[in-house]
This record gives sequence, structure tokens and C-alpha cells, in this order.
Amino acid sequence: MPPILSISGVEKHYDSGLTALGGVDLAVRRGEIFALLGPNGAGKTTLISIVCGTVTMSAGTVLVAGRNIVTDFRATRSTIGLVPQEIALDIFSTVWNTVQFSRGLFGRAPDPAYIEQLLRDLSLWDKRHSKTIELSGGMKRRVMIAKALSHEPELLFLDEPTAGVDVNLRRDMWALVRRLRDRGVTIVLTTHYIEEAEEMADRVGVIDKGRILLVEDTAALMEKMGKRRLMLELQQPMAAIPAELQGWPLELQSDGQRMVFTFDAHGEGTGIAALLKRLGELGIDIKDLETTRSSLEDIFVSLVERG
Ligand SMILES: Nc1ncnc2c1ncn2[C@@H]1O[C@H](COP(=O)(O)OP(=O)(O)OP(=O)(O)O)[C@@H](O)[C@H]1O
Repeated sequence: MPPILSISGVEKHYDSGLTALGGVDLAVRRGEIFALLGPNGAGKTTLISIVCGTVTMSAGTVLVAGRNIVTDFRATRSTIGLVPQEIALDIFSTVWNTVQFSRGLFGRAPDPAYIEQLLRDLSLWDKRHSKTIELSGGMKRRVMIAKALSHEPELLFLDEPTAGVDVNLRRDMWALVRRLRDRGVTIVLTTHYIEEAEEMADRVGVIDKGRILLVEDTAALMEKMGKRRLMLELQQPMAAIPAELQGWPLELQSDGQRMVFTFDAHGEGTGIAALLKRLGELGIDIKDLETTRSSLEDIFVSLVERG
């Protein structure tokens, strides 16, 4: 099956002289959840904005469901929904009118039953007569999603859907995104949160400085790069890793006050028990310990260093 979104050779050079995208190729498969990961300024929003027609590309081609977004703008745009990073709502309009109006903008005939279902799915039905100014931040975000889905798009972009939202709402959003996928909507989301990509996405693409560094199945990426670390705060600072511990993946930080052990989160045994036993035998006392998972930044650093 041809990809629902096909991006080839896309470049964006802003008037300021900045190259936000330096030749991006990417294919998103129909029916998948695709996470675009990247640090601030990587070019994620620029890429999404190009596909949605709010930023013009300097070079390249984008096809949505096989149709060119430039020469066939209206048709392609009507198959796309966009939930932008920023909440933008007519604050005096009711939830119902906001969503209804948005559907009309895409030339779709009114369909109260569809909008009712949408608002119920988003737990907004009770708020349908409320003005958007009266809603909480989380509810406003859900109205943004309802707006983006009002015209029944096949491809939905969520730009940082859970930035600044609490854990409960984040879980609700994830569940919603999965339900949409189950109904056949293809979803592209951008995020800084590795757990979000790990939890949600079938595939991830990593973008940095306007270039795609890799596209991979999420499980495979985590397998490869999902390192975890054990941070050991030492009672006595150390000048160097003792000879008896050579061969262990250890490094010292914070002027020798902290020892960091890196292990494979997906391996058979982590080696933590063996390490702690060895430290005990060597009389190395530990004040505190904590495990951390490699962050997106770590994955980036290793990708950029390798590239
Ligand atoms: N209108 C503009 N004019 C000039 N430069 C811009 C404009 N919009 C974005 N940029 C620059 O393009 C680069 C990519 O920005 P973009 O917003 O696409 O990144 P992002 O990956 O979405 O970042 P974030 O995670 O912070 O949202 C940045 O260096 C940004 O400063």
C-alpha cells in the first residue's frame, strides 16, 4: 500500500538565512502512529507546517494519499487534521459551535451525530454549551483535538500533544490516540518525551538540525538505544575507578562523588546485583542510589556523535 504521507527532498530556508530543513525524506504508513522526535529547534514544527500548508517549502515534494499538497492543496488539506502546539480558540464561542464551525471550513456538510460522538469521545459532551473561555487548560486542549478531527481527516498531526499536561490527561490522550488509530486514522505526533514515543508509536523518526537521523520501529530503537543507568552516590569520593572494577561499564562524575553504571534495559540480567556485591566486597560504601533511563537527549547525543 502506498504511504499516506510521502515527503521527499524537502528543504526550508527561512528569510533570516536559517536552514530549518536540509533535505528531508520520510514516508508515513497508512494506519500507523509515527512519532517525530527531536530537540528544540530540530525542525519538527516546520515540517508539519509545510505538510499542512501554513509554511511554504523552499524545495521538495510532499504527497498526501498520493496527491501533491501544492497542486492539489484543497483536496489534500481536507484529509489532514492538525493540533498545533499553541491553543488557539475563539474564547467566546461554545464548544459545540467551535467544532461545528471548523468542520464547515473544510466544506463538509453538518453532521451533528458525528460531532456528538466526537465530543463524547473527548469527554467534552457535558461542556458542549460552555464557552471555551470557561474551560480548563486540559479541556481546551481536547477542544483543539475535536476541532482538528471535525472534518474526519485521515491523517492527524499532533504537535507536542502532551507538553505541559498532567499525567492523567496525558494517559487520556494516549488512549484517545490509540482509539483513533484503531478507527483507521494515521497519526503523526511530535514529542520531546521518549516514554511517549515508546508507549505510543509504532515507528519513530529522529530529526535534528533539519535532518532525519533515523527512522525505525520503536521496539527496535529502544532495544538498540534504551540504555539505563544506575547512579551511585559514594560515601567517599574516588579519584579513579579501582583496578578491581576495570571491565565494568562505570564512570565517575561530580568530582568522584558519583559512580555511574550503564546497563542494557532490555538485556537478560542488568548486572546491578553483581555490581553491588562487588562494591561491598571492595568496601566501597554507598550513600544513595537511583536508576535513570536514557533520555531522548542521550539518544541524540549518541546519534549525533555517531553521525
Ligand atoms: N518563521 C521563522 N523564521 C525564521 N526562523 C524560524 C521560523 N520558524 C522557525 N524558525 C527556526 O527554524 C528552526 C526549526 O524550528 P521548528 O519550530 O521547526 O523546530 P521544532 O523542532 O518544532 O522545535 P520545538 O521542539 O522547540 O518546537 C529553529 O531554529 C527556529 O528558530
